[in-house]
Amino acid sequence: MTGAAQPDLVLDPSTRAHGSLNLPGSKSISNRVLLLAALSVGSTDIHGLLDSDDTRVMLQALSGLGIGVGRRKNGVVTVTSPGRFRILQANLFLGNAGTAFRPLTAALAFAGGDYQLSGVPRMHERPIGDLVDALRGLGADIDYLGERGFPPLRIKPAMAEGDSVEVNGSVSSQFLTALLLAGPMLALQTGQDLRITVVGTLISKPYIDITTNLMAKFGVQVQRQTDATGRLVFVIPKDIRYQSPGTIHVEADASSASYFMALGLIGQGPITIRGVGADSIQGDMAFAKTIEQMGGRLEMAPDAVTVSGVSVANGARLKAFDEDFNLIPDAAMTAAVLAIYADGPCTLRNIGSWRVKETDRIHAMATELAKLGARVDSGEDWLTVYPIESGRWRAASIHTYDDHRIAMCFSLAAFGPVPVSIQDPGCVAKTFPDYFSVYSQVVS
Ligand SMILES: O=C(O)C1=C[C@@H](OP(=O)(O)O)[C@@H](O)[C@H](O)C1
Ligand SMILES: C=C(OP(=O)(O)O)C(=O)O
Repeated sequence: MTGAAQPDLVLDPSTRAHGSLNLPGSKSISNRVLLLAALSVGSTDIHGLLDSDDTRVMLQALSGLGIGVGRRKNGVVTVTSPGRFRILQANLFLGNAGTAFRPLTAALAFAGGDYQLSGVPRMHERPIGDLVDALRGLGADIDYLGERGFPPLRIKPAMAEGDSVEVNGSVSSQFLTALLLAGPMLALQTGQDLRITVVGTLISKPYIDITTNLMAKFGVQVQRQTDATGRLVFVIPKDIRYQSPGTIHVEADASSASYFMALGLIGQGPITIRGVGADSIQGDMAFAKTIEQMGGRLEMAPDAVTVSGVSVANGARLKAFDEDFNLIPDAAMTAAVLAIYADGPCTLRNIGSWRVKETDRIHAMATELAKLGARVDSGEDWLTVYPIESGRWRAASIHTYDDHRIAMCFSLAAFGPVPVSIQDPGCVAKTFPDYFSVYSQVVS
């Protein structure tokens, strides 16, 4: 996505992390707000929108669909829309942005146009079959242009029919998010309330709360119910259109905050992270509990968090954990690297979704942590990381698999006694282009 790979970034052993920083906007909120603004009539001023690969592909796609997008000098992005997509034929390139690909697939399925959606090669290995099945069940005409169940896709004009649909929630919560976001368009076409029933165990649940929270800000209240067999049901009322709130603020990214919370924990701190705090709507703020359990001290303000901790470079050890990380799969990667400084083996459970993200993250994490000298055991949906004993550390060159989170969380390994090289550090541009410059402001 980011063009030519940059040279490796060598991080020399560090001992201290402290200071304060402003974090860029949330990827999950940014891409939802962009789509919601595009589906609302009128103009929406978006403050704090993330500027990264994932939001750029969403913005380009919306422009390609006839939505007005303007960026002012103060960084405010204005989306102006007639409430629908005026351009009825387009080829959209969506990089490796799940938050663009999945929601746009649903929003375009009944937009009346002929569209092709593609991404980087890895996006074409990330599943989308459960979403396509659900949309087909509602009358969508969608073809796979490559392998069945995966992008790229061709979407042809279709009218929505029916008032209920089932969607599998066990592979990615983004399929349910996509149906929810497109739901009001569908209910308007059919003239009936839309009932979305989740089958399979819903993973990454807090992301659904982000979706319904933001839909409410755009005037659509989703009802949440449980059916007779205990399945989750979401009901979208008919005859309600999205209404722009006029202005909306995007809070900072809680997954990005996890790296700096971790730095405060291992580099003594205090580190103050501004832009996200107790008032956050992002599930990844729950990572603060992991930081506390591992020995960190936290002060939470409504939109900031301060973390202090210990000095692992001087021999302090973090408390080991054995946790289910299904609710926070992205921040969980940060915990996997922190485990190398723990006082015992650390187990991350219920993280099977890692296998189908930017790379197979269980494989990547196991391989790269082992290069540093850690023993790692793994299974289909779990990982156990054994702390690296002193004398066992090895200088390592970390392969990043074009995965922004591998690059960012391995920067935490620089608090060991050996240099760590991060290959292709520019891959952080997916969600946090300035990560390493912000990192160097607080690490010494
Ligand atoms: O809806 C979202 O904004 C996201 C949901 C999660 O994906 P899964 O639901 O596939 O776990 C998360 O990992 C991803 O980074 C963002
Ligand atoms: C899984 C991720 O991204 P995506 O939104 O592309 O699914 C991620 O950012 O960790």
